[in-house]
Amino acid sequence: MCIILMRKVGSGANIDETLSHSSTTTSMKITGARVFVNVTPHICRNRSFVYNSNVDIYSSPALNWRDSFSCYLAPDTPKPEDFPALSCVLEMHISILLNPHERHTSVGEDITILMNLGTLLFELLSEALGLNPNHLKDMGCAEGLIALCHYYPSYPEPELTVGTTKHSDNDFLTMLLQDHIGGLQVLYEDKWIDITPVPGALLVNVGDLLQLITNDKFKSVVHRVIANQVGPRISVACFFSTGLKASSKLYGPMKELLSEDNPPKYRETSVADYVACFRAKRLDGTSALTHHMI
Ligand SMILES: O=C(O)CCC(=O)C(=O)O
Ligand SMILES: [Fe+2]
Repeated sequence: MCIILMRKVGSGANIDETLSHSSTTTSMKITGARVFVNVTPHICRNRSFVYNSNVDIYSSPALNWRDSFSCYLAPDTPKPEDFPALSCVLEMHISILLNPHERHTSVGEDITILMNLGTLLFELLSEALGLNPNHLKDMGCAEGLIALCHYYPSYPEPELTVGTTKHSDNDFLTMLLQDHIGGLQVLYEDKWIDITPVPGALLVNVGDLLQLITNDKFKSVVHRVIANQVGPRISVACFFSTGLKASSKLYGPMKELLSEDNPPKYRETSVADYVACFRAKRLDGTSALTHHMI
């Protein structure tokens, strides 16, 4: 099952409706719990794998109670010799099971499946915009894929901390796999709504860059993860963006969507500059999009 979360333009949107109407068949599971225990210097030396814990320790109003591990999956797919270490270190199998026999797929196969699924979603989103199905893909939205694997330990007094502070993602589209623990919330009409884990569901949310190029037609979702007395909780967020290579290509509101009544709301930016702006302000709860408004 694939659930698409996006803020609807205008009022009157019903989040339950959005959840129940946007499903397709795919099932998956996350196994494994002790994610970061075995992070080896070998893995951390590889520039495609980056471990971090509280990157904003001195600037954040609250520490994020989690460890994270990022890994570039495309376009520079990790080498097959890195796969065993990768699965072993994460002790996690992103098994997207496309057949009823729950066949375990390899990391390489998982990446292909994720890329294919992402491409399909970009085709559907292009059509929803009244454009050629290849439009968003041709713009490079599905060129790169970065996985961010989170490990949230349990915490005895969860109200004193937070798992991941309020933010929207700095990519085009995010596919999130979460285990059964829960804690993810989205901001909807000024209220935090629990995104209860649905077994076998992959959550998809619109990122800031898709909001920017669609001139607010699709809106990114503000979300956070609260800390939990139970745990650990594990999630894997896969971000579609233009990839590791800093490209000077500029992205702005798509000309096809603009009119006199719908003038551009944002100035053009490269993905690298957008991400730099996002990082500079950290996860402080404000949107990097506001820095790009005309
Ligand atoms: O752990 C989660 O459920 C969400 C993580 C997240 O929002 C992110 O990595 O951007
Ligand atoms: Fe996020």
